[in-house]
Amino acid sequence: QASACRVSPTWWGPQRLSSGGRGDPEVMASAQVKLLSQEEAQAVDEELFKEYQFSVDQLMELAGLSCATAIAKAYPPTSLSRSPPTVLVICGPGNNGGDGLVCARHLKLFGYQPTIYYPKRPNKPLFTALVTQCEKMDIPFLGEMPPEPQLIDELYELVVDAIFGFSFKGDVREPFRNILSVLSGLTVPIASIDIPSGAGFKEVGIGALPCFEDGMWRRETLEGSSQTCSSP
Ligand SMILES: NC(=O)C1=CN([C@@H]2O[C@H](COP(=O)(O)OP(=O)(O)OC[C@H]3O[C@@H](n4cnc5c(N)ncnc54)[C@H](O)[C@@H]3O)[C@@H](O)[C@H]2O)[C@@H](O)CC1
Repeated sequence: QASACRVSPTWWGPQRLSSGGRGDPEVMASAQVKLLSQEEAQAVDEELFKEYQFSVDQLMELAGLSCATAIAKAYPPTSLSRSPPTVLVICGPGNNGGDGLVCARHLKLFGYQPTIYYPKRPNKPLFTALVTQCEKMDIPFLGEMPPEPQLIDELYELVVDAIFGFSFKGDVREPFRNILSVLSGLTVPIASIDIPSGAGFKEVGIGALPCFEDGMWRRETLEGSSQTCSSP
């Protein structure tokens, strides 16, 4: 919805409006994208649970697999310079983070070399099982966030942002405030699960969320002018 597109400035920077030549802009811009508002996404979620009787792990597996599939289409391993291509997956404290863990597992099966940073882990069987599955697949977990964006740019070709989904609200609290601020300095592409984490959070903002309208991706700049581009 057009109204859902007009969000406040975020850390989503101009460098991610194009894929740096590595992704396939046609793949990313070809589909007519319908953006759901936070409330709409929550309502779909509730309907799937209550009316359709899906379980959380069922939905999470589908979400993570779909994200890995979308990433593999937009950034095929052959389009990236390393073999296998290195990917940093940053997971948040809720179900969006769970999607990230599942996504990492499938990325590994698709020929990538994922590394996970998962600073706040819920003490629930679903999440501990997902961590175990990643460990069994020899996917490494970082003990701390790389402190400088340049370090991430050097080590990884892509970052997956699985930090916050539709339950994000208010000012970003630590350690995620620092993480988002490091992410704002990256030049490698960031693939966000759901929407870019921190959307609507002004303090680390240097850009604005892109939205898809009239067949074009468009973003409003901080100054209020509008730019079009072929990919988000
Ligand atoms: N609900 C479900 O069953 C499913 C949800 N899915 C994913 O899960 C997301 C929703 O999951 P959740 O409801 O767990 O929510 P989130 O994954 O958005 O995160 C909620 C967590 O973030 C923390 N948080 C919220 N705002 C914060 C802030 N400003 N600073 C620091 N921490 C903050 C909360 O304390 C909570 O721990 C969806 O967007 C989607 O990506 C998928 O896994 C499919 C199934």
